[in-house]
Amino acid sequence: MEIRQSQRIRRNLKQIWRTIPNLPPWLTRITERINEKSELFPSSINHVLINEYLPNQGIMPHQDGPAYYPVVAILSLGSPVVMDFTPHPNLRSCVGTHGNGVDAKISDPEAAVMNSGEQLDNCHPFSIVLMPRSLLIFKDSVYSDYLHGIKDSEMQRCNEAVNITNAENDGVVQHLSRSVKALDSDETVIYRANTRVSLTCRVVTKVCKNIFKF
Ligand SMILES: O=C(O)CCC(=O)C(=O)O
Ligand SMILES: [Fe+2]
Repeated sequence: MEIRQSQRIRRNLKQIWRTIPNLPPWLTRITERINEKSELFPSSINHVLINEYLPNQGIMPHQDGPAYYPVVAILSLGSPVVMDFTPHPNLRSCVGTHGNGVDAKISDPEAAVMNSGEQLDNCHPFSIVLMPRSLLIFKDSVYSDYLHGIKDSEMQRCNEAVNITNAENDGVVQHLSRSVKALDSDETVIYRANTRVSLTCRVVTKVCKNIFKF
């Protein structure tokens, strides 16, 4: 009885494993397009993480780490959100040798790409408004020398976002008048009224094909 059960489990695992290597066709269409248009990945995108964020949920500042090739493409759907980039605390001097690391190669109505411009010089913190149906690609020094994160907050300040003008033109930001102290300036914010879904596309460089031994 036990032997039959373990055979069944093995058969099921084999079945599951056969289905793992390929991304579903609807997702492959997206990843292939990102790959072809950006020309930034060394091979097909083989890892996509789908995250869902409620309006008050974010992700703590982190680095994506060495398991991935150092290029990330994040497709954003649903609510806009502000992503903050902060220089890694362990790195005092991180002026990139590979350009600024935020790429602006894809231009497509469905893939609004943000260009961080010169604000990355000398490792200043910076933030980007990730707009609905936009694609953010970051790489090189931004991948290795910065942490990226999203605050757990329904209302996010974005006065200094590198793409604030685009965000204003797209109508995703609101202006709040500041209290008494500075009547002449205002606070620019986004309200995350809805859920946000992101597709984070990467290349895992070392894939172990025969992880299950039967
Ligand atoms: O959801 C996002 O926009 C970011 C996700 C992310 O940074 C990650 O999965 O490593
Ligand atoms: Fe990340």
